[in-house]
Amino acid sequence: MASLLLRRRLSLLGLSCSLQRDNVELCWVPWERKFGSSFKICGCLRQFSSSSGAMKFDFTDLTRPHTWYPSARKKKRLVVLHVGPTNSGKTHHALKKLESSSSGIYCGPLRLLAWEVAKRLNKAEVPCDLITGQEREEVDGAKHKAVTVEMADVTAEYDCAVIDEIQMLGCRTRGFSFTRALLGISANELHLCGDPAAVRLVQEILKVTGDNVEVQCYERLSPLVPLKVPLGSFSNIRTGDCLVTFSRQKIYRLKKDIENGGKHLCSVVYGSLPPETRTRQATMFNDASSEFDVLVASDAIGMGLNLNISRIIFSKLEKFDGVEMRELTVPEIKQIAGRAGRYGSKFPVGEVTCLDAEDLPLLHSSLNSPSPILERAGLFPTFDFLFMYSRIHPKSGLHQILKLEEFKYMQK
Ligand SMILES: Nc1ncnc2c1ncn2[C@@H]1O[C@H](COP(=O)(O)OP(=O)(O)OP(=O)(O)O)[C@@H](O)[C@H]1O
Repeated sequence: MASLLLRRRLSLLGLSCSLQRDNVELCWVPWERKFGSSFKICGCLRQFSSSSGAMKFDFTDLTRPHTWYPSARKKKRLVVLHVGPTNSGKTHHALKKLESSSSGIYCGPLRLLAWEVAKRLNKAEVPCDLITGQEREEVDGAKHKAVTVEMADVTAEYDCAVIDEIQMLGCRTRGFSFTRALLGISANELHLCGDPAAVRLVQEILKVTGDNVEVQCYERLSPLVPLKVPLGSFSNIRTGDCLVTFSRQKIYRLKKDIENGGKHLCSVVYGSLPPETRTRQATMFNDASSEFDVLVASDAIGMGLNLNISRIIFSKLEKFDGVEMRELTVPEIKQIAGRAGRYGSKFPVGEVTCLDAEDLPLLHSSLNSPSPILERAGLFPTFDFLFMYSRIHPKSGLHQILKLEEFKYMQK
């Protein structure tokens, strides 16, 4: 109850806060959407007096996150939003810019995506490091890096930067890393690729930065056909199929069911596979000469990956998200379905269906619906901020500090 009240009140500060176990999540609510353009809280830099009487920056003021990144604020960045449906060439165009830049960084949501980009750049003779939470592969003379977004260095300077799947800034658990990269990367050009649902939110967030923002829209490059019939039986599986399910146990059960039919061998891809194994499994499936012609995967394949998939088959349209069983969202269904029939792959036309007929109506309606417009981005202070924060308030926890901030705001 107390945390609900806190969440409601803090949303008046332009921040919404929910306290879960020991974690504090902050979500940035765009000011103008919520309060109209006359609401000015973001325009005031609050200060506090230290015991020596000197005025200093108040690190409990979380309402100006763009000021947390001085290096990026020194630049007037050209920010290009590449938006459109899946498989429309957004990332391809952004990566062309990255390839021709004198230095740069690619930030993706998945280790496999960073790996794919590092491979592409190195092949194009642009030396590129691969840096993820699990590995660091440095290449001699590299001025480019492909990283998972959490590893983005916001202190270095780049000529060009790419943030892929920018709509993830609305994600409850990882969104803050995308917001940090969006506000913090110091680059002359910043290319953002993703769903059109993120455009307004990104434009609003960047209004205060002085960056020049452009939007480029794309159309799907090859058709994606939602099938009217379900797979029904594993005997209908064919080369190039990808079965999508949401637990490791189910992945291996489906692999066994398909291989028991004696016609196909399955590669598997899921989030908790060790990086080298995941890469090897994806490569085996993509290799036309390999016997592993069917893929069984989790939604780890859902973002940006270019695999030789002809047909996506959802085993179910619900998953356990760490808290509860829930239906897949429209963006999740579109993202995963979008892996079929990638432009330039062995299968120029993609198909999508479900294992069971009862799931088809939801699949079809989701593919025909636009993704809901994003209204919130994740936000979390930098570690430096938290460190100084605790110095200013040595006796209070973050929860108490936020409560105090709320109280001070209500007194104004
Ligand atoms: N102009 C082009 N020339 C050659 N290949 C292209 C071109 N545009 C896109 N492709 C290829 O088409 C595939 C899909 O492109 P890309 O990954 O850029 O799409 P996307 O819109 O970013 O997709 P998603 O949102 O699903 O990640 C890739 O294999 C890419 O290399």
